Amino acid sequence: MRVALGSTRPLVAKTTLVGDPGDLVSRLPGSAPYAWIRHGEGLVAWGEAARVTVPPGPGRFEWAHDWLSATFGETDVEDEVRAPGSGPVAFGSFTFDPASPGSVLVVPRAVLVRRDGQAWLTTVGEDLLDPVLPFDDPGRIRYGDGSLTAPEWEHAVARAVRLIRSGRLAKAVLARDLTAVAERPIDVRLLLSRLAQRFPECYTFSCAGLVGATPELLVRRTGETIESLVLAGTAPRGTDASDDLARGAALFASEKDRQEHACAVESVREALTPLCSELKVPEEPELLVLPNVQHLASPVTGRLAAGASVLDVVAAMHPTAAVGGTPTATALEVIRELEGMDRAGYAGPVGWIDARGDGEWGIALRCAQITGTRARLFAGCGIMAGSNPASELAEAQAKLRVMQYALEG
Ligand SMILES: C=C(O[C@@H]1C=C(C(=O)O)C=C[C@H]1O)C(=O)O
Repeated sequence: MRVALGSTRPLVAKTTLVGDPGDLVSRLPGSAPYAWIRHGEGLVAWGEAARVTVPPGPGRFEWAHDWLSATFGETDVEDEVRAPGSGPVAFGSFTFDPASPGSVLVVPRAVLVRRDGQAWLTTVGEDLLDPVLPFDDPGRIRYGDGSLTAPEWEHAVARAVRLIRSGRLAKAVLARDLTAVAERPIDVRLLLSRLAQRFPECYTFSCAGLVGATPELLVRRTGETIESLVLAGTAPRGTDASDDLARGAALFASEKDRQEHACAVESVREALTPLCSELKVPEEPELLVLPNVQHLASPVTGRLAAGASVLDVVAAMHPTAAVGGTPTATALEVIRELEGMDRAGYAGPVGWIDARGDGEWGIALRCAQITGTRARLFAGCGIMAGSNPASELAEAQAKLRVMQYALEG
């Protein structure tokens, strides 16, 4: 496959070790930043050496795989680091629904990485210096309903509960969107900076205007090893330490949440089993406590049997029952029927991949799509037979607050 890179010469990617870059977000020049940051480490990137819109359809991950092979294959690499994330890297965001347009892959012109006490910079093509300008404040934010008002969404949840009780499916994850309009253009770097500071445990990401801080790692591939963090089952944070513990304990003991979690874990086990020679799935979940909510969490690890890239693993896993439901096909029908919106990149895979096939991909949650002065915020909840529409609405509001905080500070 030939790929038009806007140049007849092959691209040249150069990776060199650099001194401690300090705060990664503060190194981003103004426009179109890319990011994947957790606990201050990770990748930030800017510029576009190559970019493609992935055509929608069931074969989109294979198409993306071919494009990446061709693009990386045509790149001359000088890499003194040779670690995951060195050499040329592509960032990507895939829409939740394979039929929706808008999935993109971008090979940035510059990628700055900090990991395990080392830092390096990869430049692809021309090594232009970009000035780092101060962050812009978006000013006052006005919110509006997305496709459904809060009462309409509660009504959709009640309909999903009826479908589940009728036996059509076991779980469906329903989401809602909220619109936001700012006085001035939204500077994605400011959102990244706030998110990375307030949610260090989460993956703060940015790719093609989709910005958020997700706690859910779909998959990390480091050589043969893969890791995933499955989340499902949510409780609010308490008002003080003992209330917090009590709510965490109640979540842990809740039959409804444990079943909701089990659906998500099973979907991951099913997707990974054919790819792995070894797979470890914990028998019991643990609690993941975040500043706004707490979740049931299952860290899964595995060893890949054959040379699947991180994107091959993403293709096999998406959509897990943490964002789709059980059984998957029925849940997707119900989601299309009841949500009344296109999820776009929300709940889709977002992350990065290098030329070796290593990389990290999250599920795009606690996020917003940013366009100029506008943002579209998303949040959803797993609906089970025992779900209560008002509590699910409160849970969705708590999840939406992540991006409201990012916009308002
Ligand atoms: C769907 C979202 O989150 C997912 C749903 C959860 C739940 O219903 O308990 C928990 C974590 C995520 O897997 C979201 O944040 O929008």
